[in-house]
This record gives sequence, C-alpha cells and structure tokens, in this order.
Amino acid sequence: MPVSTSPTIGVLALQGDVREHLAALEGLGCATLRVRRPAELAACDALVLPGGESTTMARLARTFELLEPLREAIADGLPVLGTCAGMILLAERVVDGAAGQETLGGIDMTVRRNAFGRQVDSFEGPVEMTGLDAPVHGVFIRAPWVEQVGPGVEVLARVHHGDAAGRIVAVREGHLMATSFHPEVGGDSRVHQLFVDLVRAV
Ligand SMILES: NC(=O)CC[C@H](N)C(=O)O
Repeated sequence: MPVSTSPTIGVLALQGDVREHLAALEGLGCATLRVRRPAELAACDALVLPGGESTTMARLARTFELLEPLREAIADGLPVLGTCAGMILLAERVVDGAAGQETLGGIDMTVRRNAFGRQVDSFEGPVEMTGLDAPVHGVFIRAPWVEQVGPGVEVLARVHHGDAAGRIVAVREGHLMATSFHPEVGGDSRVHQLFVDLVRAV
C-alpha cells in the first residue's frame, strides 16, 4: 500500500470492545469498518480482533459464516492485530480453553487462556514493548499469556507482575500481531500505531 494512503482497518464486530478500537484507529487517521460479513472483511486492508470472550466470538464467527473467510484472509496475508480474546483467536494452540474451543490460528504459539489466575485475574501495569520508547500502560482483564512460541515468532513484550513475571504478553509473526492486554483502553494509541506501521510495511 502506498504510504500516503490511509488504510481501511476493520474491527471484527461480533462481540467485545469494538468501539474503543474504532476510536483508537480513527484517531490515527485510519478509515474504519465494522466487520460482520464476508463482504465487509473483503473491503479491509487490515483487521483488529478485539477483546471480549474468545469462545463466543468464534461461535458467532461460525454463525455469521465468517470463520472460514477469516482463516483464509489470515492465510492470504491480511494484517491482523488481536488483543486479549483476539490474541487467543490468533493462536494455533490454546491451553485451558473451553471444550472444543476453535481459533482462527495464524501465529505459531500456545496461549494459556485466563492465565493470570483468580487472585490477580485483572490488573494494570507498565509494559515495555519492542518498538516503543516508553512503556505502555497495560490493562489485563482475565487475560491470556503466551506459553510457547515457534521460531518465527518475535516476542515484543513480557510482563513484570508477581508470579507471572517474564511471561510473554505481546508477539508478532509476519503480518500478525497480538497482545494479552488492552491497548485500546486509556487513550494511548501507540500500539495501534505500531500495527498501522506494520500494515503499511507489508
Ligand atoms: N478481556 C478479554 O478479552 C478476556 C478474554 C477471555 N478471558 C477469553 O477467554 O476469551
């Protein structure tokens, strides 16, 4: 895509915190689109899979006949940012998922769902991330962590939080990027900017 053109970035709008992502992307000058049908998916230069509930989102994607088109778009190179539940959807493998939990896959990683446990299942804190000069404020809400990555996956961030210290919470593999936390919350759009830069670069 020519650098001068604003990409059209879709947000999967079946469930979850869609509006916050739309606002962050629009604030960066991107055209946005709520994606609920294959035709809308086809109109996007890139896609965000929001936070929410990964099993519900996958189930709705199947109902809306989006599951296979999403898998195909990912395989064809559509840039995708997955946050929290969206990270789970991008994982090839899920630990502690619901019975029969489906994902879209794409990133060669194993993700542990609801990984941070009951005591600290939601917390906030600074996260240092590759590509950013200063830490982002990470909001973790019943978040997953990345338990294992394949050789093609770049680790972008690890968390520093109690027993979870050192766990991977942001990754990139080629045109796909995922965070355990919610970069759309709190008015800091630098993670979205990293994604837009990736969209322009691929
Ligand atoms: N904030 C979130 O997106 C939570 C993800 C949720 N725990 C899931 O399994 O899908």
